[in-house]
Amino acid sequence: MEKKKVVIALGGNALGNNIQEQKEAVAKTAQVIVDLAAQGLELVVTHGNGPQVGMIQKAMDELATNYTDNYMETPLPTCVAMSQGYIGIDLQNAIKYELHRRGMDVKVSTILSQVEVDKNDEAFRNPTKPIGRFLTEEEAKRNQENGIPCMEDAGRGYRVVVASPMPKKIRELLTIKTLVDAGHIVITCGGGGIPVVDEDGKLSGVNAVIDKDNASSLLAAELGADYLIILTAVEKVAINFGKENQEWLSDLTVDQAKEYIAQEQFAKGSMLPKIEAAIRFAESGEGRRTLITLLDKAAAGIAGETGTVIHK
Ligand SMILES: Nc1ncnc2c1ncn2[C@@H]1O[C@H](COP(=O)(O)OP(=O)(O)O)[C@@H](O)[C@H]1O
Ligand SMILES: NC(=O)OP(=O)(O)O
Repeated sequence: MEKKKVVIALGGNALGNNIQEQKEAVAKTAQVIVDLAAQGLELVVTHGNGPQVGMIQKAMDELATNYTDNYMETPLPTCVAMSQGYIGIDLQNAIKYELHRRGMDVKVSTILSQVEVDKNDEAFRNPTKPIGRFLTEEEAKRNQENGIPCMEDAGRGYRVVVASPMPKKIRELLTIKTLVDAGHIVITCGGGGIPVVDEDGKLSGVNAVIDKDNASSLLAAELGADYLIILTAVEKVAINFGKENQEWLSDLTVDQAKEYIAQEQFAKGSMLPKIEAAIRFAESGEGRRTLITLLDKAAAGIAGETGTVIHK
């Protein structure tokens, strides 16, 4: 029997706020991933980088200002590449250790990946992707005055926002496919992929952070996956989120989801891209389903006991 293929997207906010927290978080994440591998699923793991990419950019800017005379801003695609490296390797080692502990012989690989975007994507004129830490209203105001756009992020405070164009093509798709077919658990498309444009065969990075849920949806569709699992900070998707009449959803059809989007039920830069990613995946082929839930609930969600499932 053919193995079921699953793309698991891990939220950037679930990776901790510093190197030590990340090590602890990935150890827990690895247990969930290896539980799924033990069920005989083919796994591809993607991850967010919102908090991390903002932190890297700030750190690089401070380094550049303090330690060189030739100050040069570190481009966002370079920061995304750095985030793919250090998050990927921590995840890879944690998964490998968990497999080893359970006596399972499965290979794990991290693939740095570049994702093409359209340089005319209107997202470049309308930044919506929150990065870095949460800010107070005063800090956000000061940033705005200095030309750094900020937005309120789903009732949790303010954050810097950057352009988040739609992913069009995953450049390393063939490599990823080859490794999955060879039985590897593949970690890839971290932080949505390094955003690039292709100009006559020359790839150049562009200043953006692709939404990892959108990149994961494209990856899942291109790999012909059966399931996209988006693990985040809520057990279920809600309508009237955070209000008195909040209602948790267990099952959502594409048509219902589109209706709720029209009613602006899902916050931009947080839940909206997840729902849009789920819709695109469902529409990319028969029987394709997305589960949105907490990391701890992944197995229960797959068993149909919790989470929100989005399907045609
Ligand atoms: N309608 C909604 N239902 C559930 N959560 C929502 C909704 N709208 C906004 N959210 C927020 O979206 C968050 C998930 O988005 P985000 O933090 O960006 O995800 P990630 O885990 O990928 O970093 C939830 O923790 C919640 O605060
Ligand atoms: N790149 C990205 O989507 O990161 P988050 O999931 O952390 O927002």
